[in-house]
Amino acid sequence: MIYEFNDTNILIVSFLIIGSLAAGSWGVTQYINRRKTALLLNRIGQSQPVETSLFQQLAPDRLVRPSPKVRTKQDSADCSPWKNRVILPGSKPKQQNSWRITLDKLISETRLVVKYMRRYWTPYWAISILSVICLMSSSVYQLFFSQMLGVIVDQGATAMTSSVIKLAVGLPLFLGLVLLGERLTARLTSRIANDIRYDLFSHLQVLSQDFHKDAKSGDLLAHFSTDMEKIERAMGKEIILGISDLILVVIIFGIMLGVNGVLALLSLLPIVVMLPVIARSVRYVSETGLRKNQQKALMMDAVQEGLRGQMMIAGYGLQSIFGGYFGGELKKLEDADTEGLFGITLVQQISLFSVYFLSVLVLGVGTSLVLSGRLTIGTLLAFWGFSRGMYDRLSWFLNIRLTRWIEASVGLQRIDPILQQQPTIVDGDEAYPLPPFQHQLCFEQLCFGYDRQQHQLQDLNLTIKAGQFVAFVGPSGAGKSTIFNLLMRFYDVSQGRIIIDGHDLRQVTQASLRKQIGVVLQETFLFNTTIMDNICIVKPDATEAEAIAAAQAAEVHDFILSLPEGYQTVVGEGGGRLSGGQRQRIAIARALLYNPPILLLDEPTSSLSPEMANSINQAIAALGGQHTVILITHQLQGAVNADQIFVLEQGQLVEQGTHPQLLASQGLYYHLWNVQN
Ligand SMILES: Nc1ncnc2c1ncn2[C@@H]1O[C@H](COP(=O)(O)OP(=O)(O)OP(=O)(O)O)[C@@H](O)[C@H]1O
Repeated sequence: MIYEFNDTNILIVSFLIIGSLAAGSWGVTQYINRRKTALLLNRIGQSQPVETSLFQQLAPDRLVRPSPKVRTKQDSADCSPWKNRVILPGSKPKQQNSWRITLDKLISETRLVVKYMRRYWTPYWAISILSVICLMSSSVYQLFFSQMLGVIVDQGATAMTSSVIKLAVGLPLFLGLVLLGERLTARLTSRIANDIRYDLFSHLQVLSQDFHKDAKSGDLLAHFSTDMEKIERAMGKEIILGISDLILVVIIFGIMLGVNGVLALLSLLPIVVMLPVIARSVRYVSETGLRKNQQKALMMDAVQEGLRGQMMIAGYGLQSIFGGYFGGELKKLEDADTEGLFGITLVQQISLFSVYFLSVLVLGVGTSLVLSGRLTIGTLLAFWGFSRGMYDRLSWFLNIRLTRWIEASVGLQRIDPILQQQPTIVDGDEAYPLPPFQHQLCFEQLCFGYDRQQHQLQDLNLTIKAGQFVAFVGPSGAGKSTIFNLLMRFYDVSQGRIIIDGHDLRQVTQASLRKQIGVVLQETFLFNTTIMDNICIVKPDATEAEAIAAAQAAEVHDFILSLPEGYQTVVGEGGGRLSGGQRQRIAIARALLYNPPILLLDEPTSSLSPEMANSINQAIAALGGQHTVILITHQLQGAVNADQIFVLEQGQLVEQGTHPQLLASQGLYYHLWNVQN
């Protein structure tokens, strides 16, 4: 018996297919909701933030866990990727329209991607349009091919030769266009990614110390690696391909409408049914992706901690504890990875199956139309070719582009807050360059606290005359390095002011202030290049003779000459091939070459042997007169020759005077001196 296709049968088949799609969508949505609730409950059950530290591993009993009462809703929401869905134990879950949340989230993520697209694509709009046009060529050829196939089937041998010639001539032309498009897109992708990387890097350089002191280096590095990898893929090629996909879908759909309106409209139905479930899955992927990236950053942080503390870990035999901590981070990454990867597969499979259903629908209905004589076989073949083109484009769009965009939006959600972060120390609109320092630097009723709760420096009043050698001394935690931070204007004073020749530090530009100060830090940083480059980095136009003179003054010249490569010796990462004292002396040479009016030295001899410290101290003392030297040290030996010594205790200036005067007054300085000697 031959089965008869009529309109009623077609309608029944269509409803059956759409019904099964709808049931499938509902099932997947339910799964996603359950999965999310399970994850959420799991996290609440653990009652601990996503971030854990080695400290928690070492001393879990001392871990202070915020009680549900103390933990505010805001806190929970801030640290949770499930933001709006967090349910606190004991509290009644607030009913929210989850579709509204999904929609809001999708809109905000799309806005983010569009914001970055506008910012980074604008300079390259012409090349982007050209790329889109070129990349559409392969699909145009596919359409052309389908049309020729239909013509050959319907018109037979007469149309065959001319159609085949047209197809053969078109082939190299379209291939050339596609290759050109690929080349342009590859360049654009890399350029845009590097533009974002550059902006991020530059922005990190200008952010103030209060940002950097809280930032995790592993997290920051992850922005340049994991996050940027995702952004790079999506922001360049995928956007171009996505745009060309959408344009082609619209064009092909227009052609399909022209061929057979009913069939074309029918082919849209499954997409309409699948859209909500795809929207849900997209949200799931975005949330799990964010968690995955955060966890990856934490893992990288753990690696960094492990590498930096390797000696200490080996020294105390902490390998197994640290291994356990790292293993814990990996386990969390595994969970986050599984969720993230499954989320992506979910979107891909859902979209793939929606495309299959679409194919079945078109094939079924199209065949029935042919059998009922309302469509020729050639037209059905051409329609089938067009619809395959549309399916392919749709499937690529949903499978690849969409998931890549979601991944990119996850990356952007992580780097956007950093790019939005404003430096707390900024030059005012009226800021002017600080004139060369000539007379005196004063602290006037200066108070400072790193946070509002506590002042680390209290009511400091002091004067430093130009050309003087002064020292700030005091017990650990007295506030000596804090003075360094304020003089460099890494932080602004809370009350009072610092003035240089009558100019408040907050009124002058930061660059002009720092140009007048040469620094030597407690932890010297050397770049992984030659000694000569490390010295000259602050003054690129310095002559070799000037660099050598600075090295001689810093008592490091003889040591450098003793190396086989002399000044051309590469010092290794962070100067790791040199001893602490050698690094410190090169840093002093660097500061001397800079030749600023003010030399600010924060514990410059802390890692030197007593003999070396002694000779450096004498070199520093000899600089007084040529420079204003401000030495911050807890080693009183370095302050003996100072014109003025300021003694700090718990953030207050408790004594000041020369070494003999302070010894004579038998106060804190006298006590510290006796302890140290
Ligand atoms: N970035 C910071 N954020 C918050 N508090 C800080 C910060 N840096 C230092 N402190 C606190 O400020 C106080 C003074 O610290 P500071 O480093 O200035 O002391 P110090 O005299 O240089 O000590 P040391 O001789 O041990 O280096 C300390 O109580 C310290 O805990």
